[in-house]
Amino acid sequence: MRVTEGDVTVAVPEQPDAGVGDAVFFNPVQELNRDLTVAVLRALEAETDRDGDRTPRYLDANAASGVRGVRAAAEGFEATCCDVDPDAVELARENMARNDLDGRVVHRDANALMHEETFDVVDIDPFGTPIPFADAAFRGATRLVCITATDTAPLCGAHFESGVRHYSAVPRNTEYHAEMGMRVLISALVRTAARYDLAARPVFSHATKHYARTYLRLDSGARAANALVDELGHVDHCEHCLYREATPGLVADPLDWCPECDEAIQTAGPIWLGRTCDPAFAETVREAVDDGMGTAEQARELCETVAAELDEPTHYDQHRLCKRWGVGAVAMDEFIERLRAAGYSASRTHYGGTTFKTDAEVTEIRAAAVEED
Ligand SMILES: C[S@@+](CC[C@H](N)C(=O)[O-])C[C@H]1O[C@@H](n2cnc3c(N)ncnc32)[C@H](O)[C@@H]1O
Repeated sequence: MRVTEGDVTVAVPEQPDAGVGDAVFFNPVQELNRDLTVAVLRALEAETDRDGDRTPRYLDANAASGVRGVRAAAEGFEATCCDVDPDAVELARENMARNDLDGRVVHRDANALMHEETFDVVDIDPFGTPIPFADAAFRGATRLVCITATDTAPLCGAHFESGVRHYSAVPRNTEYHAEMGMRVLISALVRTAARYDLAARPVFSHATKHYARTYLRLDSGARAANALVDELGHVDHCEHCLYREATPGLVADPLDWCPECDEAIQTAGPIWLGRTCDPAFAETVREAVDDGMGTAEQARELCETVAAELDEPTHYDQHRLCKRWGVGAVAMDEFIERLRAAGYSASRTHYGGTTFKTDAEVTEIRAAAVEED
């Protein structure tokens, strides 16, 4: 079948029902991910003074149908599509040609390719965890590494052991599980890059449906890498009353008992405690979204919400809190306004329609924003 995304049309196979089988993979649900990738590439170029400089190089490291590479080529990037599956390589070649684009398509293990060549932008979009590609991606990229992870259960602690194995961190299955997953992922990537004296700072990130996506801007030098390692730390979390406390540092010094309710504490980390996006960059990404994109409205809204998110490493869900406390929920705008009127900072988050971030403690949220029945 033919699929049109943005300025390109690609052929993709019908996908088997249960997602298993030999067909070259294509997930229509990831259109938002791909639209935002194009917007990120445009935002990156908008801040670059090329002045006759060479064309920027983009690697679609796990190409499948090649849709990402084809879209990057249509944006003027010197695109390379790479895949180990010969059927994918053939399809990606056809898709480049179908759009009159001369992007390169290679049948290669992406890890080998990223050790041999360099690209301005490397895009990693594998099945499951991206960690097997992380070392090579930081070797092969000079400006930006884009990473998708679809193994959300290990990342958020629902599959604890595989989360620990893949990400060398302790994830916890908290109420803010998608954000926990994002911060475990970024932590592992920041530490991987730091091993090569590279700072990989997340400039745009979103957790959408069943995947996490992050864009990491690279800066070389031990000092820059050290500065990012300093933004790693731990979160102590109480399942019983939802108290949480973030502590910077690689060495955990966990609380044994919750200071609010005396129940046991769970500690997650090292996780990324810093910002998951640069608000100014997110705004440029929003401006780069165009009406020809199938997910334009959703993409713009996501950029706006992400840019306005408070710089706090965890979030709450108003509906869950109200259910837990046996009180009625109110409209989100009113809820946020109540917190602000009480002197706290508060914002919505992109993790869900009823989620919010605040600098208020959980007991303070209840006192400030909840009307007891
Ligand atoms: C999730 S699909 C990619 C989807 C595609 N990027 C898109 O947006 O539609 C993952 C692809 O990675 C490929 N792959 C797996 N291991 C690889 C490796 N070591 N090097 C390059 N590609 C690999 C698979 O063959 C598969 O086509």
